[in-house]
Amino acid sequence: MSDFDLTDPEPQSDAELVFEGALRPQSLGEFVGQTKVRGQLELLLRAAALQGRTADHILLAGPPGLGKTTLAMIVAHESQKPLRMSSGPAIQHAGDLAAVLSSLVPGEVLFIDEIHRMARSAEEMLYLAMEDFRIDIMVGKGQGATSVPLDLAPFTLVGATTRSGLLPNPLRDRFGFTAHLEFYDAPELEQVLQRAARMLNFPIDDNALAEIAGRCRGTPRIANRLLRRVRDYVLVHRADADMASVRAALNLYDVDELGLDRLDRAVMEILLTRFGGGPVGLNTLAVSVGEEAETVESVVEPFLVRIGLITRTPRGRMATPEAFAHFGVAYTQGSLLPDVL
Ligand SMILES: Nc1ncnc2c1ncn2[C@@H]1O[C@H](COP(=O)(O)OP(=O)(O)OP(=O)(O)O)[C@@H](O)[C@H]1O
Repeated sequence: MSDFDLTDPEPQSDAELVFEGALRPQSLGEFVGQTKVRGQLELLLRAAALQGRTADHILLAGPPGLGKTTLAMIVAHESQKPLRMSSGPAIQHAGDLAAVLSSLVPGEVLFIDEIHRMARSAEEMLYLAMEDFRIDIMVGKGQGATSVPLDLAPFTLVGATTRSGLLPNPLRDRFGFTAHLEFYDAPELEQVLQRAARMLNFPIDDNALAEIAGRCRGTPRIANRLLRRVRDYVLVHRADADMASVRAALNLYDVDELGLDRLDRAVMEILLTRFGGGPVGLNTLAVSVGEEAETVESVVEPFLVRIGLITRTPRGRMATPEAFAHFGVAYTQGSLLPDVL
């Protein structure tokens, strides 16, 4: 996806990461939505505090931009413990993980983003570390190699993944709690936006915020990003922070009323026009839009399913009648072209 895709749920620049940092809720009380997950986390953290032990390991699963990193920071903050941040792609050898684990202080919260992308050898080391706060370090090579046990400080692992299905069962089973983050509904997104507008000192009409909430793909990161672009528009055009400015700003950036991004639209257009609405397999769809199957499955598809534009069937992905209507394509469900069968 290009750097200028306003509805791409991934962070787009260092400037955005700084901006996100400033807007991040610090406590469970400030964290909007995900009511069930919040309640579950609160219980888990309070029980650990009452018993004077580290909280159980936590797995956060869900599409990008829904608050996994924010929740990991909140876990550390609420437990009054330091946070160490790492990521699956940065752990390419067991040694990389051993270096992190052996330097943790008691009670530290270790956040591993994209944990499904960690090296297999490190995964195996993590099993023992999570269960017994211990690792075995191999010393020497070949026949003379011996394994030396090393005790670790007790820690809480918070793993984040967009693909919980890719985690091996032994790893998944070692998390005491798995939270599945859902897309946010419109009233929740309005709350996220109200909070951000207050923090940015940008007074804006409630109905203008509701319009942004409807176009942000159910994702707080995108909501905050769109708010910034509206603020730019209001500043540059000396316009009122109202519905007209929201519409003008978002139309300028091609954010449609469902908040679909370029890749969402590409997937839908291919599915509707080239494949007559499907059914079509995920890999074929991904190849047709020039994307990884993983991206289509974990980033694009969940939102399109959530808003009712596609359905997953045993025979493949299918467009719904609403999708034909939204894209103005005549309804031809099932009329697959012979060359793609
Ligand atoms: N529940 C929430 N309430 C308020 N703001 C939120 C909430 N969830 C996320 N945000 C905002 O959205 C931004 C993105 O959140 P975060 O980085 O935690 O997402 P993520 O799921 O970790 O994404 P990724 O997987 O891409 O790292 C943050 O700046 C935060 O301010």
